[in-house]
Amino acid sequence: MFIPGHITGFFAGYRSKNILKTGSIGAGITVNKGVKIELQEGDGKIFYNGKKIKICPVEKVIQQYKKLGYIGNHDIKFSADFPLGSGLGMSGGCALSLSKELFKNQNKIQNNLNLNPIDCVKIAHISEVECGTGLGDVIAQHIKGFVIRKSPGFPINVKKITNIGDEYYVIVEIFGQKETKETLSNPEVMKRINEIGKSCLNSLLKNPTLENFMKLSLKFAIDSQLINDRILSICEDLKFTVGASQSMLGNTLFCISKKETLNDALSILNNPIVCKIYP
Ligand SMILES: Nc1ncnc2c1ncn2[C@@H]1O[C@H](COP(=O)(O)OP(=O)(O)O)[C@@H](O)[C@H]1O
Ligand SMILES: CC(C)(COP(=O)(O)O)[C@@H](O)C(=O)O
Repeated sequence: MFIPGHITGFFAGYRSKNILKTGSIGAGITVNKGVKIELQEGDGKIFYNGKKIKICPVEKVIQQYKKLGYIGNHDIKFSADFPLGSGLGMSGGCALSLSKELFKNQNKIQNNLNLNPIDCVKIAHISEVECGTGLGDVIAQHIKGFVIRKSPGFPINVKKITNIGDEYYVIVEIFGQKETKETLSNPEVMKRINEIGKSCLNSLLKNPTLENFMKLSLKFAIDSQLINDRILSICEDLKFTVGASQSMLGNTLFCISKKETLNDALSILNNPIVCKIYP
């Protein structure tokens, strides 16, 4: 089971008493690098690229399945292309891959869990929201591709842009970590984010192209003051590409480039990771 990484260009967060309606609107792209999961007999230990760690939304997924009768007799092994906490949706990817894997194996797991396929997406989303590690990644990672999220949470209300062709590369460079929870729990910052995110969404819906997505992502990053000076300066140097901005909510740059500008774009970066859009 593979779940793609997700790059959020811009977003606005919504809180509701109904956790399924808590989430975000916004836009992003999934990429062909992400996270794979493997379950082995065990007692609930979590490994990320061989290291035993705690991932809040993964623990929440386990708790929710236990309430449905799962006995928790697995160790969970994630093999990921990106680190956690880089704004590439790895926390959501881990939660969703586990939820989908437990759903897929439900007949082998002691009780038949009696779930609909969409319930496993809901379980992963609830886990991310409860942990404060994400608002919209899980839905975008379930839909895949260039996804515009028009309503927060469920029922899923998205516009998936499908006519984008295969000529685009997505370049990612990770500069450090940034805990999503810190931003999402800061009301002052969220107020600014939400105003700008909503306006970017309206603009993108009027002209839903990758070029406009990149232009609005950079506008969002600058106006929200989330972008740092180092990433901003590299984004300016990458103006000859389709566009570059900061992947939300991380200390990570992303750039979309056509093949003809790819080598020039890579020459500006130190540790670029080249991906394709995962459709
Ligand atoms: N080494 C680590 N670096 C960053 N997060 C970690 C690490 N180990 C465990 N975690 C957990 O992983 C989750 C990362 O969430 P988040 O910041 O939303 O990441 P992402 O941007 O990949 O979705 C948090 O629950 C955090 O506590
Ligand atoms: C931007 C974010 C709120 C967090 O994304 P990440 O840092 O990758 O967990 C995302 O979930 C979204 O709603 O678009």
